[in-house]
Amino acid sequence: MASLQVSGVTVAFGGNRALDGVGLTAESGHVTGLIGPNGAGKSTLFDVVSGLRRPSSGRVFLDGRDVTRSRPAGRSRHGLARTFQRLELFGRLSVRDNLLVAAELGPDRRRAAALVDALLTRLGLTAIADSSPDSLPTGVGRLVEVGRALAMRPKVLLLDEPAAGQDGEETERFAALLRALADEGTAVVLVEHDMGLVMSVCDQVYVLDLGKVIAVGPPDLVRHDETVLAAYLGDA
Ligand SMILES: Nc1ncnc2c1ncn2[C@@H]1O[C@H](COP(=O)(O)OP(=O)(O)OP(=O)(O)O)[C@@H](O)[C@H]1O
Repeated sequence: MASLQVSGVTVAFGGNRALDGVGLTAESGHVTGLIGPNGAGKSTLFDVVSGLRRPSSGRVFLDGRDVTRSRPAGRSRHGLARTFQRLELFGRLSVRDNLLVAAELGPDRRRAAALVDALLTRLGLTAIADSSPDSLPTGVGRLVEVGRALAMRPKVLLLDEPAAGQDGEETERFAALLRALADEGTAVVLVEHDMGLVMSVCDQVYVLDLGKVIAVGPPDLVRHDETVLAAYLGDA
């Protein structure tokens, strides 16, 4: 059974259909890419999946359960966590406490402190655990957001441009982390403009353009798809 299934999702802002009958499936153990030119509808789809925006039609299932009408908190109890394109960290809390708040909402709250320490180590954030996220470069801040999402021990992890602001070496380490998370059974959904990262790490890639899925498949197929190339050239 798919960890995340979205079917027929439509969202309109006035006359503009940001999403138009979108379907997407993300499996446990896979990294699923979601790409498309600016304004294609990627963040809006994440908002629908995480319960921040109600679609005018369509359904969202987590582990086979219909959560279309559930609130965001209910969806996180069913194993969903996400990061945001614009950082949404608590600036007054330390990096460690940002993760701790999330871990205490997760399924293993009695082991929250140990879980957070392990995550800080895994993400290479131990040295800055006591810093305020506001003092960090954006790339590191994004990693803290990933850590906060992971502290909830998600089954489905939505990442919105997590590698923006990372240099080449950081992106390589991040790719290895995503593969490891998938190997541990997480369904990872990745919105990312870094095509090198998407193509190297994803099992399956969905391409959105103007609110519609215009291609789905393994990276090698999608990158040579003429409709996809045309959509990106139109964006240039
Ligand atoms: N709150 C809103 N009100 C009105 N229109 C919106 C709103 N949010 C998004 N849109 C529009 O919906 C469409 C999809 O936007 P969305 O942010 O989901 O695209 P995206 O693929 O995430 O883009 P980017 O890669 O630039 O982040 C765009 O046309 C955008 O202008």
